Formats: sequence, C-alpha cells, structure tokens
Amino acid sequence: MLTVEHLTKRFGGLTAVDDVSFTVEEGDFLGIIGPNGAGKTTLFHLITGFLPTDAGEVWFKGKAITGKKAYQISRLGMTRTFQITKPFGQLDVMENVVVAALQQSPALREARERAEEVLRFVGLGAYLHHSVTHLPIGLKKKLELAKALATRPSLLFLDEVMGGLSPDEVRDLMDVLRKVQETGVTLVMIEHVLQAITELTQTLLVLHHGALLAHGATVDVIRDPEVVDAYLGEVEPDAVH
Ligand SMILES: Nc1ncnc2c1ncn2[C@@H]1O[C@H](COP(=O)(O)OP(=O)(O)OP(=O)(O)O)[C@@H](O)[C@H]1O
Repeated sequence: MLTVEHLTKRFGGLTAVDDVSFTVEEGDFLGIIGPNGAGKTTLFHLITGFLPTDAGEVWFKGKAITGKKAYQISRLGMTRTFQITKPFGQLDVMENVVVAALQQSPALREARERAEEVLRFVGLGAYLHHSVTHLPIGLKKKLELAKALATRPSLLFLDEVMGGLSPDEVRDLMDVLRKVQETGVTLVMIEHVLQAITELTQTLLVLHHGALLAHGATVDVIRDPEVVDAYLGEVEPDAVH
C-alpha cells in the first residue's frame, strides 16, 4: 500500500531523516518508536506532504506521491493526526469535523452526515455541539481522530494520540483504534506509550538518529537487544515482557 524509499531530510547540518526505506502492507497496524528527536514526526511530515524531501521517493497505492501537497495526498486516501491538537476554537465539535469532511465531499449535507457518523464512532456522540476549547485532553484526542476519519482515509497516520492520557483514556482510545482497524483502515502510529504499541501493532519500526534501526514483527523487534539499548531500556523496561 505504501512504499518509502531512501527518504532523507536535512535541517542545516542535522540529518533528521536519514535514508529511510520501508513498506506498509494493506491492513497492517505499524508502530513507529524511537527516542525524542529520532525523526519520527519529520518522517510523517515527509510522507504526508507537510514538508518537502531532500531525497527519496514515496509511493501510495502504486502512485508516486513525492512532492505532492498534503491536501492532494489526503484526497488520495492518506491522512494524519497531529501531535498537538489545534481545533478551530470558535467552531463547536461537530463543525470542526464538518470542516474536515468537506475536504472529501464538497456537499454540506453529506459532510454533516459523515461528521456525525465518525463522532459517534469515536465516542463523542454526546458532545456534538460542545465548545472545543474546554474539552478535556482525552476528548480532544478523539476529536483529532474524528477529523482524520472524516476524510475517509484508507491509510491513517497517528502522531502520539495517547500522549498525556490517563491509563483509562489510553485503554478507551485503544478500543477505538481496534475498531478503526476492523473497518479496513491501515494504520501507522508514532507512540511512546508502549502498552499501545505492544497491544495494537503487528509490525514495528524503530528510528534512531534519523535512521532505521529495526523493522519487523512487533513481538520480535521489542526484544531486539539493539532496540532495548537504544530506546526501550531507557524508558520503561518493565513494559517489555
Ligand atoms: N523545522 C525544523 N527545523 C530544524 N530542525 C528541526 C525541524 N523539525 C525537526 N527538527 C529537528 O529534527 C530532529 C527530529 O525531530 P522530530 O520532531 O522528527 O523527532 P521525533 O522523533 O518526532 O521526536 P519526539 O519523540 O520528541 O516527537 C530533531 O533534532 C529536531 O530538533
């Protein structure tokens, strides 16, 4: 479904993403982990068209998408969430999702139907006309997910959707993500919450200093001594069983 070849991004003297190649199969749930500053978010920006690449190619469903703009890529069925949620404060929950749905369908009625459908799907059915400014973080993260789903992605990139959530909220959002995968959406998730990585993802990719350190089945990668040294040992050794 997605092929990334030799993707590279430099910021001055720093190579933030260094010759990264991998593929994502349809139906997969791929996790991306790595220490802070390893290049994970920059990799998302490059693939989803939010930053130009210095070298490398990206193919999505057999089409070269390198150099295309984010809105063009989103129309092809690849979309993403952002680490920092930035809803439109003057619009309510439903209106925020309608704006996202309109990217895919310019008909307002259809966009409203889609927005309501995804909001109920993620568990925000009771908040349709609430103000977004006072939503607790757990619900803001669900809103961010609903906005992405409103564009009807076949490939969805999630950037630290679990960040800042309580253990109950993490479990709740994990259930929603399982449901998203069941609807046939292929998922790629950057995440520091290891429980989400180990329980949700089938495949795992590890970035270290911008380069690919490991890529394979999550159960194997999570036990790779190099990965434990570079990342896991440093954060939550107890989380790896
Ligand atoms: N626009 C930019 N200009 C200059 N340097 C940048 C820019 N964006 C990212 N960087 C640098 O590139 C490196 C990779 O950053 P990136 O945000 O991709 O890492 P990350 O793995 O997502 O980190 P985190 O887990 O903290 O979110 C870091 O050293 C960062 O400071």
